[in-house]
Parts: sequence; structure tokens; C-alpha cells
Amino acid sequence: MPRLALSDDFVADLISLQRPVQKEVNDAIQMFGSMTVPQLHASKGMHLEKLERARDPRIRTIRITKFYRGVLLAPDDSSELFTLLRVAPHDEAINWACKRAYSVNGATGALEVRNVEALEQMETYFETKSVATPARLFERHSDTVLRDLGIDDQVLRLARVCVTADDLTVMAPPMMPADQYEVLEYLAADYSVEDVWEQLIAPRGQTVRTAEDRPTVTLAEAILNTPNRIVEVTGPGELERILTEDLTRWRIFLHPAQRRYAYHPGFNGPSQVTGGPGTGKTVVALHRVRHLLRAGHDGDRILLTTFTNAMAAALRDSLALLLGEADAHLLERVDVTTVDSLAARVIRETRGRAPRPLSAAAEKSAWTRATAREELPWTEQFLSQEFRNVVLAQGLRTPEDYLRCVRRGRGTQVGRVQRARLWRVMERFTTDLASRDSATYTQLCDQAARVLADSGPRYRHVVVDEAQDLHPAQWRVLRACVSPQSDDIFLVGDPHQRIYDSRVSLRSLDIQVRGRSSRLRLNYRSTEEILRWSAALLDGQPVGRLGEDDDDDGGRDSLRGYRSELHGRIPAARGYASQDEELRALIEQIRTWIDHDGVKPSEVAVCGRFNTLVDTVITRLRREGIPAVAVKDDPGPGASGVRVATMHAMKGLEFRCVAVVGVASGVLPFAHQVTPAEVDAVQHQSDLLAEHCLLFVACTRARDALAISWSGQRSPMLDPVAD
Ligand SMILES: Nc1ncnc2c1ncn2[C@@H]1O[C@H](COP(=O)(O)OP(=O)(O)OP(=O)(O)O)[C@@H](O)[C@H]1O
Repeated sequence: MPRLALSDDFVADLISLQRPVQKEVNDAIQMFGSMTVPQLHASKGMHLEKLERARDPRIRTIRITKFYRGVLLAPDDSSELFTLLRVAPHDEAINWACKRAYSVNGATGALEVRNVEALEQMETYFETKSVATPARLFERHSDTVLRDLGIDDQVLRLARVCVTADDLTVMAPPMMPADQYEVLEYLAADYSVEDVWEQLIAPRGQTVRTAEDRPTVTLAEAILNTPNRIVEVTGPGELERILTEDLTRWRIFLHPAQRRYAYHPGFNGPSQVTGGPGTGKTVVALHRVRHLLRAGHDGDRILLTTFTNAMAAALRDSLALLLGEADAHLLERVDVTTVDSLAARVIRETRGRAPRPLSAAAEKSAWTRATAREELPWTEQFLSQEFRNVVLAQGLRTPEDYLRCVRRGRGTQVGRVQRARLWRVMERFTTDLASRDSATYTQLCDQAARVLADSGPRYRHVVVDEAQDLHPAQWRVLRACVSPQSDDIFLVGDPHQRIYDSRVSLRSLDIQVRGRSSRLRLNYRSTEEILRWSAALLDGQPVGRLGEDDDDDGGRDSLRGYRSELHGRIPAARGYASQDEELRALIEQIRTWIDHDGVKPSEVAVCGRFNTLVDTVITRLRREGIPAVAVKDDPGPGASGVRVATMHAMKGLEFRCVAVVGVASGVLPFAHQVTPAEVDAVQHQSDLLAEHCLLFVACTRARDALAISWSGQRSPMLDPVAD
């Protein structure tokens, strides 16, 4: 009987097909599995066909429906292992199949694919173009070194004619084999050969350094060596599961960099994965939880945290999906929640009830009350920041602690006398809140961390998503939840998406990730065009490394090597004379997405800086007959209608099409949110950066299309991407 494997491209095709065609694909696969290889070749219905013009002699097509063809890679050994590569309309399938060639990567032993025809054209083009330029991009590396890293003849010829990193980018996958491209990309970004070996080759199980000493890998072995792109269908149940359940590629195919950390056998302490938006950090966190659940003991409890309740609910659903029916019982051992909810629960359990959390407006009034009796030189904003970013951040308990502390992250000098006065005001603030049975969220966390420190750890593992926005008090809660040991804390986050004001030194909180830290670079969500455009918004912004704010050597993070294999239109940025005109253009844009591009209304999002704009947009869309719902009303995945949200509420979400509206000067950056430089220069910089990150977060939620607009004067934050 033939064996069957499915490639990630095939699964992606399948996801995009209409239900009836999906069913016919399923039927064809069932029929395929029920025949012997000779029957398969003889079957008229299947019509297994070799293509005359195909560059790879092992490529075949099969008939799925009158219009659709499947593209297969047939075995050239005795394995009888066929791989389904694509399913597409007839002409597209044939055209695609004729240009591809499959090969085994010399270093990783994995199967890889290239657009051989396009690469040949590139060779001719760049050979001519580079003739006059003697300096070449990879001249530091010998042919032998490159071959040892898996570079083959054709890619080597191409590498030798690259002059700049941009030349290489033109040949990015799916044109060039992905693994070889990644090696060249790392070398172009100045990673050492040793780094490339450690990060890209060794994790795939290769131990032999020199290409010529490695044994030959057969096609069937290569297929099984490629779990990040190919899955073998091992039984009828498996096939059903892959084809009939909600098709989500992330459950099956992980990038090697994702798999390496998600399924690491055991970290000797806290570990961390960072990466730009859409690089699959949440996916890694989910797989890590699955690994820890499967590898752990019955009594081991896991805490999985994220930033908002809505995100926690989505994370719980995704985890259930990943675990499937077979592992559904393991879910009982996981708490999926926000740190704030956990803190409130801890306090409730200990004291019978928890203080009511304070809204931002109520907090401002409380500071006004605390300062009412004195003439003070500080604004409510300054006091609130001092309390949150110094006192609660450092967990200070007494006036002496405050007198002695180093006020990291604050740009103003505050002498001894002033500190004593400040402490009195802060005391009045906390006493007043306590009398009203209320507290800020950060206070709740500060209190919960103390309770937990006394009562002892509650979990065996803690897995943290959206780590970049946690406050030190929240980190103390997490640290106290689990005792320091192997695999205690696994965190994922992106400092480029930090939109709340928290300075954190993980090291000082006894969360040391040095040597157990990895970065993801491949974006699975957005097109390369959206990515480049959005990344340019942060050009020159001083983004620090995750959790290293106060460390002496805390350096800059960067989006170096961040890329996508998807392509689409360049984002549109347009200004209008009035808001009315802007909203009219928005309606037109949404109609084009829905009516012309076939996007469902629920796959479209509109976002703006403020809630008032959200309300205006919803009213206007409804008036024009376009269904619209506010994300803050938690519409759930089944609800129809365009999603409308503030930029903050876009965190963690994704949509096929996103319109970011009202990106005008005075709105972004929003002056009220940015501490004036004369009040505190350091805080000013960090508030400004958070505004830049906010726009970046909003734009990077888009998968296929992104439209930015404003009325009046354009926001200066768009200057880096302006025409
Ligand atoms: N290995 C994979 N194969 C296919 N799709 C993937 C893979 N990993 C992630 N994705 C998809 O990419 C998208 C982004 O993934 P995810 O939300 O985990 O990224 P993220 O890094 O947490 O994003 P952000 O930081 O922007 O919130 C999702 O649609 C996810 O399903």
C-alpha cells in the first residue's frame, strides 16, 4: 500500500478551499490509501500523471475534481511514500508543478523545494549585474564552509553573485530552498559560522560537521526529517483529524526554531523566546505547555498567563484545540488566566475578599484627594508614576526604603526632604483607597506577591505570553508562584510591542534567562510588504531587550532578519481633508475588501487611538449597512461584523484586513499620554516609544491588507514611511 505524507503548502491550500472541494480532496485521499501502487498507476479515476515539462522527474499530478488537481512527489526508492504538495485549480497546479524541484538538504537532511526556473533567471540576472563589483556578500566564506552548512551547487552559484543583502532578499523562499536561505541570511547578518551551526543545523540532529563525511539521505528519510513542513498520515484516524478538524497549520508544523524551544527536553531554569509580531511566539508557548503536560507528573500544575481576559479565553481554546481529544484530560492541570486575575484570586482566597480594582479615572481622583491639603509641586500623573514605577516596582515598604532607593527609570532628581513628603502623600493615597476597599491593579499584584511568598509556590511550571508588558509586581507574583528549579518559567514576548509603561530587570527578579534564550524571525501572519512597512515605523527607536531595562549591559533589541514568505500589496497610507471624507473612504475600502476580495466582515478590523473614534466608526459603518461590532464587547469568533477596536485592544489579535484610522498629528503621539520632557525626560522618552510601539502593534495585526488614514495633519510617526 502507498504511504502518504502532506506538505504544509498542501494543508494551506486545503484550508482555503470551499467545504465541498475539501470533501472531494478527502475522498481522493481515501481512495489513494485503499489502492496498491500498481492499482494507483492503472486507476483511470485517479489519473496519476507524470508531467512532460516538469523540472523534477518525480513530480506527478492526480485528479481531484473536474477543476482541481493534486500535485504529488512520487518515491524514487522502495518506500512507496508519496507526498501531496499542493491542491489547486488545474492550470495553476500544472504551472506550479513544472517549475519546482525537490532536493535533500546536505546539512539538515530535510526535504526542500525551490522554484528552479526562477532561480536560473536570477543567476543570469545577477551574474551580469555583479560583473562590475568585485566585492561580494559571502566572500569571507569558502565554498567548503558553505557546503558544510548545506548550500548546494545552484544556491552556491547564486550566493557568489550576491553583492548586497538585498540581492539575497530578492531570492527569498519560496524561490530559494528555505533552510539554505536561512543559512545565507544569518551569514549576511554577520552571524558567525559557529552560530549558524548551533542555531540552524545542530538542532536538526546533525552531528557531522563536514559535508563529505555525511551519509546519503534517501527521499523517504528526508521526508521524515522534515516535521516542520511535512506530516505523514499514519492511519485513517490521523487523516480524518488533519482534514476534518479546524485546520490550523500551527498545530502540526513548527519551524525548527519554534520546535527547538517548544519541545526542549528540559531547561535548567527560566527560558525565553522573543521575536517580532506574528513569529509564532504564542504558538510556541502553547506547544511548550503541551510538552510540559505530557512530560510531567499527574499532580504538576501549570500556569499559563497572558495580558487580557479575552486573550486568556482565546488561549484556552487554542490549547484545547492543540491537545485534541486524546489529551483533553490534561487541560485540568492548566490554569489559563491574566496575572491580575490570579492576584485577585490569591487575595480573595486568603482574606475572603479582594479590594475592588481602580479605574484610571478613579485613580486620578484619589491622587487629587491625597494632595488636597498641601501645596505640592507634583502633578497626579507624576505621583501615580512615582508610586507605580518606583514604590510598587521595587516593592518598597517603608519610608526608609524609599529614602534609600535608586529611582531607576525616573529622570528627575528628588532629594531627601522631597522624598519624605512624597512618601506621606503616597501613604495618604493608599490609606484612602484601603478605607474604600479599593486598590490599583498593580497594588493588588504587590499584595498577592507577598501573600504567595509566605504561602509558598502553587505551580510546577509557569508559561508567560505577552511578557513585554508585565510590571515588576506582576513578575513577583509569577516568581512566587513557582519555586526556582528546572523548567520553572518559560516566557515569550516582543519588546517592540511594549505599549504599557513597565521597566523590568528580570535578572533582579531572580528570573535569569541568560543562555536559555532564543529568537524567532519568520513571520507567519503578515505579508513581507506589511512587515517591511510596519518595521520602518520603528526605525531608529531605542527598543531595549526584553526584561533588561535596568541591567548594566541591557542593550538594544532589533528586528534584524525578521521576514515573511507571504507577499501582497504595499500598505496604503492616505490623508483626507476632514474626518467625514476619511470615513467615506474607509467605507469604500471595506466594501472593496468584502465585495471584491471576498473577505468576510469578521476578518476585517478597524482601529483608532481612542474609544470615541471607535464609537464613531461603528455608528458610521452601521449607518452604511456594514455590520460592525466593538472588540471590547467580546463578540466571540462566531459573531459576524467588522471588528472595531482601540489600538490597545488590538494586542494579540489578527485579521485578514486592517484599517488604522485617525493617525493624525495630536492623536499619535497622544500628548496626554506622554509625560512632558520638562516633568521627566526619561519618562517622556519611554512614553513616546510606547506610542510608536502602539502604532506598530496595530499595523502588524494585518495579514493580507493594511490601510492607514488620517484627516488634517498627518502624524509625525508616519514620517519614516511617508512617500
Ligand atoms: N509554525 C507555524 N505554521 C503555520 N502558522 C503558524 C506557525 N506559527 C505561527 N503561525 C501562525 O502565525 C500567526 C501568528 O502566530 P502567533 O500569534 O503565535 O504569533 P506571535 O509571535 O505571538 O504574534 P504577536 O506577538 O504579534 O501577537 C498565527 O496565525 C499562527 O497560527
